[in-house]
Amino acid sequence: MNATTSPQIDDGLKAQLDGATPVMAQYLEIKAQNPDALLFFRMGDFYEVFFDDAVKAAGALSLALTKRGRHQGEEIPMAGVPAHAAEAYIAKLIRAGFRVAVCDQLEDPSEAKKRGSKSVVKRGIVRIVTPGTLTEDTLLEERGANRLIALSQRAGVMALASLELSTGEVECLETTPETLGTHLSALRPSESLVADRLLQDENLYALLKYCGGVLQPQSASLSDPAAGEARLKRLYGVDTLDGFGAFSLAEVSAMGMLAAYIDLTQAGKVPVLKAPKKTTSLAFLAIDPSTRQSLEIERTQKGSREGSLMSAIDRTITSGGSRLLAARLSRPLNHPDEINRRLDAVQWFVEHRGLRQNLRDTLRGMSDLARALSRLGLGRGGPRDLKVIKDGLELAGETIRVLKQTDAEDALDPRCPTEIRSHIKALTVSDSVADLRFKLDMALVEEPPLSTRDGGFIKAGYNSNLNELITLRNDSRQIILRMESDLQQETGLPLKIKYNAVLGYFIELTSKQADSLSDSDRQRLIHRQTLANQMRFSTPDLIDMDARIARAASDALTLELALFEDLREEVRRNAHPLQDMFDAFCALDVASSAAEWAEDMEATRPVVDDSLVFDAKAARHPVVVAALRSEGKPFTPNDGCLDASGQTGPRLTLVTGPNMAGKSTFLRQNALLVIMAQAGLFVPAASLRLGVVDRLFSRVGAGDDLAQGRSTFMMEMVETAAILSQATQRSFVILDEIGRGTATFDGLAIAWACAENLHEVVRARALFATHYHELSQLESLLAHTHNISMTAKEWNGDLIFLHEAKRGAADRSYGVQVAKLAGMPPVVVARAKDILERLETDRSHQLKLDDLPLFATVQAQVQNVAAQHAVESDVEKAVKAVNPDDLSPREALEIIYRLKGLV
Ligand SMILES: Nc1ncnc2c1ncn2[C@@H]1O[C@H](COP(=O)(O)OP(=O)(O)OP(=O)(O)O)[C@@H](O)[C@H]1O
Repeated sequence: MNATTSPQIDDGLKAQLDGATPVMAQYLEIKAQNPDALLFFRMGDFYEVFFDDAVKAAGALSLALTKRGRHQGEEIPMAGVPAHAAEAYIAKLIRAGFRVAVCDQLEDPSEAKKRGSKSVVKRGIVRIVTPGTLTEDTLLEERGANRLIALSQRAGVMALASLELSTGEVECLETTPETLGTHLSALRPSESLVADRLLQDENLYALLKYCGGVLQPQSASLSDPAAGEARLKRLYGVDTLDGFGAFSLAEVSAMGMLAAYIDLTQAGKVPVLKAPKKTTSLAFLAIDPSTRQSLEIERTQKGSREGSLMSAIDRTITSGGSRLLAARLSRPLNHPDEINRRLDAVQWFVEHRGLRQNLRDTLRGMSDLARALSRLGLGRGGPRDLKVIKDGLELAGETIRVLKQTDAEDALDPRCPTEIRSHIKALTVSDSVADLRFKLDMALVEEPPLSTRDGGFIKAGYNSNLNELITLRNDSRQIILRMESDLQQETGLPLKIKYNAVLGYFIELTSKQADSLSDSDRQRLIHRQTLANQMRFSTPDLIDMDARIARAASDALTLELALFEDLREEVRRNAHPLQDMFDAFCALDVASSAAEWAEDMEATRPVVDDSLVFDAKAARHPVVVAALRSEGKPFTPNDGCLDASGQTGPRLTLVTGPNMAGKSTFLRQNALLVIMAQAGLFVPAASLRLGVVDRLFSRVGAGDDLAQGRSTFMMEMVETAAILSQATQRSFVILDEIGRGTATFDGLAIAWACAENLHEVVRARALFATHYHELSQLESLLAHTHNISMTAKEWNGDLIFLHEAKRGAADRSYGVQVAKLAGMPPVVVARAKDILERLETDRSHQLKLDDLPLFATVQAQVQNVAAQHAVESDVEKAVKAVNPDDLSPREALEIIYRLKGLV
């Protein structure tokens, strides 16, 4: 896209252009084409921002807001940032929610001058920076993915396409409004392109607002499938999309929206993209947004990485590996074969410890190849990105050597799993890639600069022309020194040859020396400048040399840039094998780091099959166990057994037990085992047999502000309703304290009905934690229901949590003891005990308030407790005032008597 000329100027713009200076007219035209983005307008060494944009940018970036001339009688507000530092400013604006259109000078100002002194330098948009289309390391989260998605609906089918520009992944799938949330929350897009029409649906809008990142409404023309197909063909440089698979109209429309946005934001530059991957909802374990949030998979409920499942188990070395692990945890698989293939690779690294360590040591040298490749593909990478590719290629060879040296020298162990074999294949370079590696090796200096701007990244010896130019440039000092000494000899004067940017090289004499010049010398020298105490001259030889040196420097830079372009083009030609290679590195990193974690946590390989069984022995919560371990505290492992068919275990398990006994931890730990196993990871348990789960549901803890205006109880009911209507027999459900947010009998009734429905209608594997002990009767009423309780015991009036899951229902809640542990005022604890005793003796629950002698009891207790506090604090005060080191034995004895008197 080139914004230097506008085909049609609408009336509004025409009015604006009236009386504008040529540069301002150019600015206004370009701005009119990008009304929704802040326009960074390049002027020399600065990006300037004008009018309203200037006010917004100055506010967001804390820049000084200045004025530049007038337009239509008003002063023009302006702010500016130095071009070399623009990236940091843009990053800040993107984080503040803006889009930034970067408008550069497309020609050298000298070119413009040739067209006439008043002509304006050509300018055009080179890129629109938006949250979902970032490629720079400074703008991207190192270990997080950054996705742009598009949502479209055609002929009653809804499709979601996603793109990660920084790694070239493109994916699409068909979805429904009901399952959209599970996909959105797994992909966590930074930016969503959504057809206007769809945003009119209130529920869809609320969902997209909640987990769709920045929303960009798209007009109907952008979601037209025919236009989309044409754009996609252009983007991929193909005549037909058939080679990628069969896509529905909705999918083509969604991917076409992505293509249009890339075309717009990248100003026509074509990124290196992988072939679009068609997937289906059925390929993944479905986890809806609230389940995902409550299980704290990638982030905790408060939004931090620390404390999440991801942070507890992530031992990856590379940022790409970490992103892949996060992606696998976000979207665990559904097919036992695929899961087992991943598990084979982890097991291989568990069993080959030495190999694993060597691999991990090798991977430490790895940089973010995919992102470097993407930048180079879009023409904005620099020499350091080439170095990343070069290093990656070297590591590929090294990695293959490491992987092959397992048990046999040089040959691959025949037992090596398919997954690892395919990685080795991807790391094995073709002739063309080997050629590229050789060239990069020959061409690049050891530590190339980030940008091409100043040159200096091509190794001496790579190109003979460049060598000559560089020699001339580098030898210029010697040549000039020689000229200087020749001139000194010829004139007999101690003159100097100096350099400045305006005059170039010149001969400098003091005024006195100049006066003593001979006539012949005076004729030879060309006068350049007279200063207070100096005179500056040149000679034809010096002028010639100056020009040659200057030309050599600029020719060297031009040649270096051309060589860079050649290398970049060659990298681009090899983009696909390089992407495959990067994927192999990431997968190897994930498998070996999963093995590292498994060894450390004594995790085991789950048995994943098609059954409806969940049978965990001595399982632990991966996050809580790590947290307790860091405090030196033990974690009590627990078994968990469910079978939806009811054959080998209960379908529904009711979990009771005191507060703080570990009910929620137990529920979550079992759900997390499902996620980890289906992500292809080992699990923190002595063993686990898992029949694959199609959907995981969790209703744990307080609801969130998914849709504002719903109370916690309302949220709880909405989520529970969704579980009961969407879960299948293959699903896994954990429900924590359903119904507690309302009156006791309503709550109990709701909990009872939900438990019955889960067992009888949904028939999913379910864990149901509750404080309603009445529910434990269900064990005798429903065929496949068990009670278990998290145990605690009272000792010397205190409560000790054993955190052990035992068959049978809990006998009581110990809520009052927990309140005491929590530091509830003693008077309240004593009063609660009293009330509890009365409630328990009156089983009919007919106790009236009159039966509780309210004031008499409370007052007596208050006095009692207050008196205790008073005495204690006097004694405390007296003890605090004593410094034992200052006391004689006699004084100590006196203090003891005094204290005794206080008690
Ligand atoms: N198996 C275990 N081994 C050791 N400590 C545990 C175990 N399970 C839980 N805990 C500890 O007990 C604390 C309370 O656990 P949790 O929140 O699961 O209890 P709860 O029964 O759900 O409580 P409430 O009914 O009040 O919600 C946890 O923060 C954890 O530190």
